[in-house]
Amino acid sequence: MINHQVLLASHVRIFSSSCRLSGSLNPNAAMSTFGAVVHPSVAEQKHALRSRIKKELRSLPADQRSKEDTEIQNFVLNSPWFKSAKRLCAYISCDALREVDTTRILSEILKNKTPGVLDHLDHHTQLRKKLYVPRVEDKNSNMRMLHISTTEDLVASSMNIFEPSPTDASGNHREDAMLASEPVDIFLLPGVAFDRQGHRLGRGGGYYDVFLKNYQELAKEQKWKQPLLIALAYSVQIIDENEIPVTDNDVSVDALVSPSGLIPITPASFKDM
Ligand SMILES: Nc1nc2c(c(=O)[nH]1)N(C=O)[C@@H](CNc1ccc(C(=O)N[C@@H](CCC(=O)O)C(=O)O)cc1)CN2
Ligand SMILES: Nc1ncnc2c1ncn2[C@@H]1O[C@H](COP(=O)(O)OP(=O)(O)OP(=O)(O)O)[C@@H](O)[C@H]1O
Repeated sequence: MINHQVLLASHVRIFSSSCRLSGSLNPNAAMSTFGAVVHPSVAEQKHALRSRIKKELRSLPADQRSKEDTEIQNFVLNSPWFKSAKRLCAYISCDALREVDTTRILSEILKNKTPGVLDHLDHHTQLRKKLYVPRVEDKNSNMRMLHISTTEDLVASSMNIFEPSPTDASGNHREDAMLASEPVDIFLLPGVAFDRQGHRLGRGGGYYDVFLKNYQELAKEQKWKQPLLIALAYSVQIIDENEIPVTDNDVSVDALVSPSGLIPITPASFKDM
């Protein structure tokens, strides 16, 4: 007898065990020419979902997007957890990628900062917030979070996203959040799609998943409080439960900030936000 599973395995994965979208509930399931129910792999499902949400984001009217940018940023800026955070990792939003704007949040964190000046005092007295932003190091999902004190520290990357140069204007290496002596309190995360269970679909590089897993391990080793992982999401990016395919590598978030406010997910978000 012909083994249909073996015949099809090179093309599509059947009854993928790592995929939550199994059985007849999977909207992506299709009938094979042999009559078996075939399921796309998790990677294929993620790709399809990314395409769908990116298309919806592109068709979002500019005034609606701008209104949501304002609401999300206002909410963050007025939140006690943002006000009390001393060290934050945030993304530099890219308009062409239709990411939730972080410009005002970044300005607030960096306000009154003159490069170099008071950096020493900051470290010891924590008068001001410290900002770390992503820098992609290679195509193997390696990313660092480097300290910046002004947006002048940023240059456009090959991916057309602003990133810090590895050294500052004086030629000194920027502080790497993974090597810092004090913990990051909050990560503000980008993504393509999110659900109310905390699942996050990124752009497919694995950069954040790898970084966050390593950072959570570091915090555990150092006996630090785990950082709060907060994703910023336009309304169309918040989708139904079970729509986001999940693997063991995917790091879940603690809360979402949507245009209508906070969506707390984990016990940490209820306690600390
Ligand atoms: N603002 C921002 N910075 C970030 C990320 C991010 O998602 N947003 N990253 C998070 O990982 C890392 C960079 N990774 C990136 C991964 C993909 C694309 C990108 O342009 N993707 C296109 C599709 C490209 C393709 O398919 O070939 C897209 O999503 O439309 C950009 C950055 C670090 N910095
Ligand atoms: N912790 C990890 N260790 C090794 N590889 C990983 C890890 N996390 C993700 N990857 C790999 O990275 C690639 C992209 O993963 P995935 O599609 O889940 O990324 P994403 O969540 O969209 O991206 P990002 O995390 O950058 O936002 C996959 O090949 C995945 O196996």
